[in-house]
Amino acid sequence: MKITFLGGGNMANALIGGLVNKGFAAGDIAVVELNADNRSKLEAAYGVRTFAGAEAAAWDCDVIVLAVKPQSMKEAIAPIGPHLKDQLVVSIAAGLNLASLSRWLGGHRRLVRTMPNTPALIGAGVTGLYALPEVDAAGRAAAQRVLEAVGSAVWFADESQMDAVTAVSGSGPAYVFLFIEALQQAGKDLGFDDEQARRLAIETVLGAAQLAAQSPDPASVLRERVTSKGGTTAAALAVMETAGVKAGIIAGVKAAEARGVELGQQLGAD
Ligand SMILES: NC(=O)C1=CN([C@@H]2O[C@H](COP(=O)(O)OP(=O)(O)OC[C@H]3O[C@@H](n4cnc5c(N)ncnc54)[C@H](OP(=O)(O)O)[C@@H]3O)[C@@H](O)[C@H]2O)C=CC1
Ligand SMILES: O=C(O)[C@@H]1CCC=N1
Repeated sequence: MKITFLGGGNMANALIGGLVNKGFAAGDIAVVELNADNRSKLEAAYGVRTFAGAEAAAWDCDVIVLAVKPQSMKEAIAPIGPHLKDQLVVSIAAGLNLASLSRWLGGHRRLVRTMPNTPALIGAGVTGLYALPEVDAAGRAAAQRVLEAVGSAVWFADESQMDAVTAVSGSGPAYVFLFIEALQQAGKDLGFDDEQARRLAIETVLGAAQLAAQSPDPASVLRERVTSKGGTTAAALAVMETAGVKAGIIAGVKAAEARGVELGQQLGAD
């Protein structure tokens, strides 16, 4: 399967890195990327072919992954239309709905909307996928194969759910990194050096995530097991509750979903 990425930025890097690390042939991956620095980095890091512009040879592939910012998408995909035959087009863009993409691609309907996340770089991503009804089983399998090379894949039957996927797992790593930053900072405030604070914070998050993944019990029960009555965790959680940590996370995720819907409406109006 030959794959061409349109856009070679952060997320394309994570996906390409994950694919190559998984043993996917670098020679079967091409990237159309405007930025010369990004092109050099991609070639050096993964041995993939790159194109500075959207020339015909770039679209001689089975799958095209649209990986530019939603705001750049309409302009960026304009040159692809004339080269489209039966390639499967897989978008990873937040907000943009498939009706807009199909219109901008001259009515192409072999379209899949996906939302991966950056842990794809180490094969630990999770991706939500939605396909237009015109995409056959082989097309769905091809999209799944690309995204499953870098983690797990979850299909959704309704495109409107993709904005929630974006808010929860697409943006989700940023919330976890923010938590790690805060835990590390607290450790440093309490006297650890950088390395001590980093190890304690990251290994705590890793261990807790693995425990949550492997345990039959919900996260709330696992949290209660850490929280001894009148102990240290209870003292921490009381302060966090007053500070609105949990409510803030829930409100933030809902704001992300709303922003996805808004982006889709604004950009789709074009
Ligand atoms: N970052 C993330 O965690 C995730 C991002 N996404 C989605 O992935 C997409 C890309 O995001 P991200 O990787 O963060 O963005 P980046 O800005 O890092 O990457 C986009 C790249 O595309 C290049 N580009 C812009 N216009 C064109 C064009 N016409 N032809 C070729 N290349 C072009 C940009 O170059 P230049 O910088 O010079 O403009 C840039 O290098 C977005 O749609 C986003 O919604 C989805 C899941 C997670
Ligand atoms: O912030 C964004 O818009 C993109 C989509 C999900 C993660 N990053």
